Amino acid sequence: MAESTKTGVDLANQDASANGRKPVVVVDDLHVKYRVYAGGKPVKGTGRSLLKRSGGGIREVHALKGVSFTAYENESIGVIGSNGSGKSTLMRTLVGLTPPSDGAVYASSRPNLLGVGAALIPDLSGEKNIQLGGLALGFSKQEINGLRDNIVQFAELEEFIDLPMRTYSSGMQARLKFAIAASKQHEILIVDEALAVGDQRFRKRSEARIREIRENAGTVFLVSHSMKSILDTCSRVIWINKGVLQMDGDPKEVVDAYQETKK
Ligand SMILES: Nc1ncnc2c1ncn2[C@@H]1O[C@H](COP(=O)(O)OP(=O)(O)OP(=O)(O)O)[C@@H](O)[C@H]1O
Repeated sequence: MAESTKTGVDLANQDASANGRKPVVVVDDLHVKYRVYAGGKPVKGTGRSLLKRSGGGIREVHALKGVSFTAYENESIGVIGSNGSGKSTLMRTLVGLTPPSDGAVYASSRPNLLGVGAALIPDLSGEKNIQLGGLALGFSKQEINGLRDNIVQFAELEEFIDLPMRTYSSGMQARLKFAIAASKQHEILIVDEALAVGDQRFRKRSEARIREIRENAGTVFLVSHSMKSILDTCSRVIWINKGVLQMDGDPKEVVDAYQETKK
């Protein structure tokens, strides 16, 4: 269990505004600071508010500055914001890959990052990679055999499944990875830009699968720069701006406010 995400906590008492809904993730005044070795002399005139010199060549990047929110069961939460605003940092902290410098994340079960990419081997066939990816998700060999046909069909790789994965196009690889990862019913699932890959039709089917995961009592976080994906998939949107939670609420209202600042 990662230290930074505390699971098994009684979250029901954490938020008075729950209205009977079950909270699954509570982010409480979360701060994340990275210490970066800038190398050599300090760079003059960068003047960026995120950067603070803390002596020598070490710089501190205060990537999240007191973010708080509660996520409930069945929600599909879009996370938007400009490049470098802290979205991936927030997601990495939710899954326990990046420790908070201050504050905490409480979760009813461990959030999963959609992706089995790291477990797959390009020289092996799609077939073998389904087994590898399945094992990485914690399935037994028998369970993987049961899921195999659905995964191949979802990825639409029937004709190619015995070929080495390195011979697939990037879209085909992305479909296989998504199909493997989405074969599991995740309780709390984090999808970071995965839908941007693959073609339009596959994106639609991925979105439908995400909705299905949600309907089966899952909670999904979707980080994306595609406002269309966000509006098509999400029931709530969080906008992170320079490490601060700028807005949290109805997808259209938040997306409109965000796009207004881009004009
Ligand atoms: N491992 C790291 N070490 C040092 N600084 C980092 C690290 N990861 C992120 N940062 C810094 O933290 C800030 C937030 O980055 P983050 O990747 O969370 O943003 P983002 O909103 O996901 O951006 P993008 O939309 O470009 O993916 C940035 O200033 C970035 O440079």
